Amino acid sequence: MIVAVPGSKSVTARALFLAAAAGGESVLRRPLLSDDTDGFAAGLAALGYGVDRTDPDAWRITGSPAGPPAPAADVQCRDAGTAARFLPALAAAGHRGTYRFDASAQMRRRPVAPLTGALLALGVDLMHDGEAGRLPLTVRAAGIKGGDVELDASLSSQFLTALLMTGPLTAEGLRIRVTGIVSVPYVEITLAMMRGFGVEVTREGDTFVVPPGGYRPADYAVEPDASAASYVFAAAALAGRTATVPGLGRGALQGDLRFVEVLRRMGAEVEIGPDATTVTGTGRLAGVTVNMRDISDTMPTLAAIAPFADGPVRIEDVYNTRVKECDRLEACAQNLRAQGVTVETGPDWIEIHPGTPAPVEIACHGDHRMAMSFAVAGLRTPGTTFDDPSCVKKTFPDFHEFFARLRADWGV
Ligand SMILES: O=C(O)C1=C[C@@H](OP(=O)(O)O)[C@@H](O)[C@H](O)C1
Ligand SMILES: C=C(OP(=O)(O)O)C(=O)O
Repeated sequence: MIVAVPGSKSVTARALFLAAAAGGESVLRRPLLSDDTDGFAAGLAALGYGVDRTDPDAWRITGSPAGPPAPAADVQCRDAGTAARFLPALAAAGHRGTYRFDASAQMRRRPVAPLTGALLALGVDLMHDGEAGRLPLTVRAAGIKGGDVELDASLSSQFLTALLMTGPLTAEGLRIRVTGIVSVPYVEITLAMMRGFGVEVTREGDTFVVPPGGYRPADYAVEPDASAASYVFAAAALAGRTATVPGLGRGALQGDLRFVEVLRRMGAEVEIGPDATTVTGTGRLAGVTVNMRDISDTMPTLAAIAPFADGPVRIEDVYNTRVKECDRLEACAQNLRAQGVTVETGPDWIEIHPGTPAPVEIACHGDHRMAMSFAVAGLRTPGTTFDDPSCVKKTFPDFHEFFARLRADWGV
């Protein structure tokens, strides 16, 4: 069965940034329509960029290479790591204006200090209005000269993406020496998309060299969201059905498509074609030990279906899942234990033992991935409910309707 999923959150956010930074009009085809990307686009509009979303399938963005056209703005980044990390960096490269950035209670708790530290080191006038190293913060833009800067991106690759995308807007370009990094495939998305808007970043060992000179506008097609597709693939594997997700094939930008390799190791049949990926469940899921450092947004997907494997599932090297929409390692463990499943966790790992999960109300902690992951596992645990089903709006507003249709089509 062909199962289309919405556009990628990560690609939509980057395309919005790059289009705003480019001179002229860019078109974003099939962008993701969700709270994160709505907040990002609304943030750009508040900063004065031209944002025309009349056609939901073709957003038109009028860029401003000199920086935000508005002299002042209050930007609400909501619950989005992308907006909270990318937009202050974009604004900082402007040449005049005062911009304040705030976010949800959880996003206020999530780290931004390595990024704001790098911006301060580059001479940006930036003030944390509350707790040091967190949102809210205020940027007084006066242009960035550029040059050498060090960055620790071991808590979030979004710090590096923000600096990379800002590089071409500086007078001399940036040489970013990276002292630690996580979620590496997201940096590859950034570099590929910067190329799509006319900028070639080069690498010298652990240093990224970003040339000055700005971006050119583009007509950009957003690929489907690979993290969202993980729910479809996991459901196929669990229900013994076949799902083909179009638009995500061998050339896909997103590392999260590699989740299907985990399902393959667990016994599912997987075919990655030139422009689509197909997963067929075989009725069996084997236990597995897997390092998910590169694809940690799919950790909850795997954790939720793990009890149905015939051996332990151990997920390693995912410490950064503790600083996402919630502490995902503990939230997964808490929900699985509530279902009666045996679970152990460590600082950066979780191990889940085979079991028969009991139907409970899942504690979502406001985290879209908690709701979507346990909805998939609910295929085999009828009676599962959620304390906050609408939290899926962050990246997949009609997930529950979508999933109910999929179940009806599969007869499961
Ligand atoms: O750059 C991006 O679009 C993202 C990077 C990843 O975050 P970290 O780099 O913080 O792990 C990922 O979890 C997030 O959903 C989106
Ligand atoms: C971690 C996530 O989002 P972000 O960091 O972009 O808020 C996510 O979507 O799982």
